Amino acid sequence: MASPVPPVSQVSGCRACCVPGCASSQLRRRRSLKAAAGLPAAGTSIPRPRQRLDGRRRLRASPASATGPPQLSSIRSVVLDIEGTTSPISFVTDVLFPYARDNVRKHLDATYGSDETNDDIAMLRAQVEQDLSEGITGVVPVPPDEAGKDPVIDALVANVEAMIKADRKITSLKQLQGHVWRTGFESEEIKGVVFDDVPPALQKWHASGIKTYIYSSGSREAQRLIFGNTTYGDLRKYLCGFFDTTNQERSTQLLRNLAVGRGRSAVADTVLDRCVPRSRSGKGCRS
Ligand SMILES: CSCCC(=O)C(=O)COP(=O)(O)O
Repeated sequence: MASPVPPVSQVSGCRACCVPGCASSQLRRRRSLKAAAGLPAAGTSIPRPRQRLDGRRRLRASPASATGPPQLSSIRSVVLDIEGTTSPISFVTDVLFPYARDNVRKHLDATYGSDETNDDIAMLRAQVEQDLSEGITGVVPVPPDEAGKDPVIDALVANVEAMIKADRKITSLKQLQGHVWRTGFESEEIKGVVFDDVPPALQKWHASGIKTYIYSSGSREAQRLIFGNTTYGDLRKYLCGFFDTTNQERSTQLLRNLAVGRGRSAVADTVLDRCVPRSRSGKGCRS
């Protein structure tokens, strides 16, 4: 007999929800590509975050459906988000965000003129232009490059601080944050924090052939940093890929593919970063 799925609530603080109906809760929680994908359909489980303001999760298991929890054998893939699901909210708000806020100036100063930072700045400029046109508070115009490095960085830092304070889930901010966090992970100033029942659940799902994916507003690069450098070690070996908010239309299609069981096309696509080379990906990540 197939063993029952470990209650997803023990992994994510959510219900195991391989049932129609949890899609609407996702829609309510965040108007994102995950919800836009119309997920879940049979075979894909998207645990529902049940966040508490103190960042702790309720561990009480909830019935997944009227007929009881789904069996492992009936699940092909699981999509998890990070904040409040795999990781405490406090890890994001009290560790990651302050690190980005406190180190963004240093990062921009040290990398100014590099291709990566030029790209980050171009995206931020575009966002700032849009924000100014929409009258968003806290937005500071970014002077042209000719004004010199310092005034440009001053304006960028002011905008980034305001964006972090407002907890904006915008791609330009998330991309830059990922680059700032990279330094923190490399120096081991930051370690990825996951709830203690996450590693065994990921391991069990992987061993059962279930493909687990991460979807977060944080950049895919940042997601890989977190799961590659947790206090439990590198968990990427249990993960099949990462979704973020870039190219939402494509990502939505990939999530739809997962929901209807066409995982092969999903994991082969560049929008969905593979965390480990295919040859090392293990059976749970083969499509
Ligand atoms: C890549 S982890 C950083 C998380 C983050 O920046 C964030 O805003 C939380 O996003 P989520 O979509 O996982 O709630």
